[in-house]
Amino acid sequence: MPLGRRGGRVSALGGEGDEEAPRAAAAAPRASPQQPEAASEQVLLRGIFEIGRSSCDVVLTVRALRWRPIEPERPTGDSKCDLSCKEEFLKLKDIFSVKLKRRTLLPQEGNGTLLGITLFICLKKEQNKLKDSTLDLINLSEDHCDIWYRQFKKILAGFSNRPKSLKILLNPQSHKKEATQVYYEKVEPLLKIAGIKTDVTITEYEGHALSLLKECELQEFDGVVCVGGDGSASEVAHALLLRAQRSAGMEADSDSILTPVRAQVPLGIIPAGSTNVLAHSLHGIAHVVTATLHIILGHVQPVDVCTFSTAGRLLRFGFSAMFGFGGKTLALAEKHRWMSPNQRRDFAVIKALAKLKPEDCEISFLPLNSSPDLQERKAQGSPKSDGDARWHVIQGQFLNVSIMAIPCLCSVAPGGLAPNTRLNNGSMALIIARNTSRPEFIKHLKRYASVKNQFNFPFIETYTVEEVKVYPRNKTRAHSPEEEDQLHGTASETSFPWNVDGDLMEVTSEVHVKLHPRLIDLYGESTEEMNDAKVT
Ligand SMILES: Nc1ncnc2c1ncn2[C@@H]1O[C@H](COP(=O)(O)OP(=O)(O)OP(=O)(O)O)[C@@H](O)[C@H]1O
Repeated sequence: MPLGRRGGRVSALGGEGDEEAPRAAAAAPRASPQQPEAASEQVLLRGIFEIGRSSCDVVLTVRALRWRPIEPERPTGDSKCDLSCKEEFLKLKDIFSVKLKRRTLLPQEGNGTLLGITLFICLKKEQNKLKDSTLDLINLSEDHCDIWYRQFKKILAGFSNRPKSLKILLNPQSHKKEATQVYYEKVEPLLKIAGIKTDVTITEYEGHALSLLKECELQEFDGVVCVGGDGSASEVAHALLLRAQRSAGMEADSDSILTPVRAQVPLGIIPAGSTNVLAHSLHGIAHVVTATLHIILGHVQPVDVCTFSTAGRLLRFGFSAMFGFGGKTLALAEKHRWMSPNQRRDFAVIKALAKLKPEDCEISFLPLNSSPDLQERKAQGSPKSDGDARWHVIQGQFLNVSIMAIPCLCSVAPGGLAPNTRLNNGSMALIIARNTSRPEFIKHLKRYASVKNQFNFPFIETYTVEEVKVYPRNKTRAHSPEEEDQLHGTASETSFPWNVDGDLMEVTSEVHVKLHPRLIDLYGESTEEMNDAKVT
């Protein structure tokens, strides 16, 4: 199996920032000085195995497993031999399990004849996709295999960042109710191979994950994994952060919640919902096996989170929000949960477009790194200040307001709803659509399908910000009784629907959105790193 070759070509398993094998492995025997590999990498073991039907000279170093077919000696300069004898390699950081390979005809037979060692490995495929695979090292000697097997075990045990125990929260209602099947058919078998202990809870109602994470013994787990869509993942992220605040002695309605502490354990997101924006933004692709392998390999990256609060009271933690068209569309879709996910999404978009109406708002925002120079200009009067000279204030009729801490990649916006922001660049994208005609607004929505010029419209404004406050100015909105009924039932007080990570949040007054850089660790590798590795 051609996994990687030394020299010109970059390994299919390649990537930046090679980790050395853990310390335990480094205590193994030293390489004989005549080995060429020993010059750059410490050799742990050397032996002969059959790999892919060729007898190979196999070398295990602190970073990689390297092998080269053993060929009969040929005259020097034989180019055919040079090509076929090229060394192949596998990086140790891409191995996630090792087992002894035995021939057992019947399961009850117990230990069958030893055939060799099987390595379970992660392969990098196109479009940031990861795939699990195996590499068989065939050798019938028990002693030989035992030495190698124990060495691989030592190496794997030394990857301390990899989880050993996970709390799994599974929403059986996500998308077309396939989360349970996705988990038991695709995720659990890989976690088992990797030897990860799991404790699964199938959620029974909205808010179940939140109440469960309030009580459960979190210290027993190295991480929490959510199998579901954006609503579920966001609920679990909110629950983990809320729990961290409580553990740190903070109350949700105190000012201190606006300077929150980090979540205690990383969160993994297995995409099984209808839109999967979070998983897509995290991995560059919404792919179950990719998400699972990132968890198994212990890839984590810190991600920026927003607090949504009103009058100093925390409403929730989240990654992205839409107010106006985006909020109303979700409110309509939620009213029609009995429809299939695609049907209700299309229905809600069409209905919200048919009733397209701007919100009269005041939006104040704190631009990222507002410089003293900028403050001076504000002080001189343009535009209006809300008391603190660093804040910009704009007023008017807005069709949609998006506030996004992550790029929000999805199938309808492959470049992201906020293509210029990153998962942890310490800023949010504020994208404002001012009032315009329906055809112009539709043109803007359609532009998301392309990868450039999404915001090249006179009615769109984009800002890079740290904080935003949205004050709806018309608190007794003059919508028709029909609209009132469709959006909010018979609520006596008018509330404004917000779409926070695909979850409906209804608020009657102003909302303050504040960015908190790198507040939670999510299982995944930064897509920039993945793309850089591909370019390399
Ligand atoms: N057993 C359950 N019954 C009903 N709702 C549930 C249950 N378990 C969880 N929920 C709630 O369902 C909501 C939506 O779920 P989820 O986001 O997983 O699916 P989705 O809406 O199909 O996907 P997406 O958000 O990606 O479009 C979440 O807010 C979650 O709290």
